[in-house]
Amino acid sequence: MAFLDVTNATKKFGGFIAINDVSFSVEKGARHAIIGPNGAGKTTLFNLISGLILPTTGSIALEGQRLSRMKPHEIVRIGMARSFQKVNVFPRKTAFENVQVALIANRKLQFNPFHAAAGLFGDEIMQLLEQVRLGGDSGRRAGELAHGKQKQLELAVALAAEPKILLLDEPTAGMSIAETLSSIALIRDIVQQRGITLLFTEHDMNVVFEIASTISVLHHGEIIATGLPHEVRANDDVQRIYLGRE
Ligand SMILES: Nc1ncnc2c1ncn2[C@@H]1O[C@H](COP(=O)(O)OP(=O)(O)OP(=O)(O)O)[C@@H](O)[C@H]1O
Repeated sequence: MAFLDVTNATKKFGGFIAINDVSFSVEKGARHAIIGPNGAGKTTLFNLISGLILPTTGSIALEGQRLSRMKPHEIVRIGMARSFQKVNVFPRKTAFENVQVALIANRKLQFNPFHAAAGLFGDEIMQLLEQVRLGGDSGRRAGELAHGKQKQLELAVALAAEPKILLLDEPTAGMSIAETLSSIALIRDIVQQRGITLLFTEHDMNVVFEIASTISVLHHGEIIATGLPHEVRANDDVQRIYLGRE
């Protein structure tokens, strides 16, 4: 048993097989990247792992606990948090309030906007915002933050769940080069400091090779290679299919 085990997972949409008998494991503490061309099935695989959709067949387990029948919020409670390709924050709430809502939800408190103490979890929220370098933006509305900062806020929201494993779907999508560089450093520091296992998808190969300790390559819904970054880079199939070298 590894930390996260995906075993013979298949997902069909009607007659179309988006994920085809995929098996792979993520080791505790790994920074595991899933790469593959557009439409390879990366987001579908993430949706299966985080419980947004059910596999047609096969199973997914975190520390031996089968996730396939759990609801997404139950999966968060047992230690898995994720972010999405598109920014997913409450735009009219401040950065502070976005993290506060996440903490309230994760601690199972009733959220009553009329009675909620404005300062509830204040220290913890500021610590999380400072960790993602948003300490100075706590009072700004999320929708007014630059794209890179909105992604940092999403990270703080995900961290509010105190995850053991974090799933990031294209964490640097839409970022400028400067934002991408600082985001890579931030993600690496945070997962290392907090001992979080990371599973991520990414188009930008520079980002992949900067962060990943292990890489799996998805092609037409199948895993065609898994290994250390230098092994995957040298793999003939990967070079031919993914990097476009015949
Ligand atoms: N709900 C759905 N119904 C039908 N087909 C779907 C559905 N979701 C995804 N697909 C199809 O499954 C395939 C894999 O899509 P997916 O979004 O998982 O790929 P991806 O690797 O994440 O692509 P990208 O890199 O472009 O985000 C695509 O052909 C897509 O059209």
